[in-house]
Amino acid sequence: MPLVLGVDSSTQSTKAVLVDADDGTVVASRTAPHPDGTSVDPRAWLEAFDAAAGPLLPRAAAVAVGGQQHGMVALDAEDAPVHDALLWNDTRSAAAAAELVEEIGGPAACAEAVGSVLVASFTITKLRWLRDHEPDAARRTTRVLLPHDYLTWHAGGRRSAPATDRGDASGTGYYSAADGAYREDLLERALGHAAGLPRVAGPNEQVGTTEHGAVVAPGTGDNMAAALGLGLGPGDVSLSIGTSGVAAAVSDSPVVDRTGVVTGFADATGRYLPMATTLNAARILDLHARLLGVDHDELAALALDSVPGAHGLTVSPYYDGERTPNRPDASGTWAGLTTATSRADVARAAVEALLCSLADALDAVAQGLTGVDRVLLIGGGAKSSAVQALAPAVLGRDVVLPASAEYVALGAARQAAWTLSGSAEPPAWPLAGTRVLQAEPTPAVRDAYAALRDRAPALTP
Ligand SMILES: Nc1ncnc2c1ncn2[C@@H]1O[C@H](COP(=O)(O)OP(=O)(O)O)[C@@H](O)[C@H]1O
Ligand SMILES: O=C(CO)[C@@H](O)[C@H](O)COP(=O)(O)O
Repeated sequence: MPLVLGVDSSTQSTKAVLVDADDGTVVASRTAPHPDGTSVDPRAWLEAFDAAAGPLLPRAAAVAVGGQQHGMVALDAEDAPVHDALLWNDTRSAAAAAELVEEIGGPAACAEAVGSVLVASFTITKLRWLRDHEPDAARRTTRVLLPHDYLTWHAGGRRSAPATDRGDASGTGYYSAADGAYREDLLERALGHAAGLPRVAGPNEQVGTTEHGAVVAPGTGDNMAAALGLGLGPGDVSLSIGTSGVAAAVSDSPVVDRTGVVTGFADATGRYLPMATTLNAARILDLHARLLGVDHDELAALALDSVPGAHGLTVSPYYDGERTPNRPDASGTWAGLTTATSRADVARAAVEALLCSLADALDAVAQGLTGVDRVLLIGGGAKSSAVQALAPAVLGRDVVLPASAEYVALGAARQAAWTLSGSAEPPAWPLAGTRVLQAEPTPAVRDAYAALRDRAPALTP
C-alpha cells in the first residue's frame, strides 16, 4: 500500500492529506494558514506548503498540488516574485478585463478564443494591470506561473522545468482549452512583452521528483482537483462553499458561454469543467458571525431559530465586490430591517443569501447540461448545520452531502496515485458516507433575493 500526498493550496490555507493509494483512506493530515488579503507574496504559500506538507512528504511515493485558480505569480530573471500575487478575488483589474475583452473583439470572440469571457479574476487581466500600474515590475517579468505551478515546481526542488496542467491553464485567459494550446499573443498583448510559461503536462504525467525520490504529479486548479476528489460524473454538479462559491460539472465537450456567467474551463482528466463562481461565499457567514459576536455553531443555531425569509430581512451578499453577477465594485446591502429584526434573522438572512447566490450559479451551469441528477455540497461552509438544513429548501431539490473531507486535497492525492500507477484511469476510490438532505422548498426566499439583486443592473462583461 503506497502512500500518496495530496495538497490543497487554496485561498485561506494549505491542507495536506496523506492517503493510501489503494483505497483513498486518509492516514494523516496537516494544515497551515495563508496570509489574509487579496494580494499575497507567493513565497508565503511555499512556507505554508513546507509547514503542512513538509513533514508528510518523506512518507509519500507521489505528491500533487491543487491550487487556488488564476493567481498571478510573476517572476524575474532570478525567479523571484516581481510583485505580490494578485489573487482571483482581487478586483483591481476589472477595468483591464473590460479593456482586454474589447481588444479581443467583444465577449463572444473572447469566449471563443479562451473559453471564457474575461473578468477581473483571470490571470491575464492582472498582467495588464501590472503593465499599467507597476511598469517596472512588468518589465522585469520573465516568467508567469499559477499558484499550483509555483508549488509543484517547489515540490520537485526546481530540478525540472516548471509545468502546469490544462485545467489550471484554462483559467489564465491565455490558454484555449478547446484547442489545447497557449495564446501567447494574448499574454504578450496584456503584459507588453513575451514571458516564459510552464509546459502543459498530460493529466497523469510525471513532472518532477522530490528530494526523497517521490513522483511529482502535474497538479491542477483547486476546483478541478475537487471534481477529481469527488469523482464527479455526468449528471453531477458540485457546489463548493469555500472563500468562493462554485458550481461545477464535468463535460465531454468544451463549453462556450458568451454571456460570461459560465467559464469554459478544462478538468484534470482530459474533459471540461464548466463552472460559475461567486466571489463571496463562506466569508458571508464569517462576517455575520463576527457582527453577531458568535462562532459558526452559534450562528447556525441562531439561523435555524428564525423562519424562511428571516421576517423580511434580505441580504445582497456582494460584500467584497462580486463576479456572478459581474459587479466588481459592489458592496453588501441589507434590505427589510425593522425594529423587530432579531439576531436570529440576521443569521438566517446570511445563510439564505449565501444559498441564493449559489442557486444562481447552479442554475447557470445547469442550463448547459442535459439534466442534473445530483447536487453535491462541499467546502468549509458546508460544515454549517444551518447550510445543510436550508440548502435543499432554498435550492428546491435534494442535496447530497458527502462525508466532511478535504476534497481538493483528496483529488490531488488521487491524481498523485494515478501518476504513480501509470494506469489509463484514476484509481476508483469510493465516495463513502454520503447523506441526502431534504426539505420543503421555499421559493419565496429566492424571489426576495432576486428582487434585491436586480435592483442594480449587472455590468455587461
Ligand atoms: N462550521 C462552519 N460553518 C460555517 N463556515 C465554516 C465552518 N467551518 C469553516 N467554515 C468557513 O469555511 C471557510 C474555509 O473553507 P475552505 O473550503 O477551506 O476555503 P478555501 O478553500 O477558500 O481556503 C472559512 O471562511 C471558514 O470560516
Ligand atoms: O476563482 C475561482 C474559480 O474560478 C476560485 O474558485 C478560486 O479557485 C479559489 O477557490 P477557493 O479558495 O474558494 O476554493
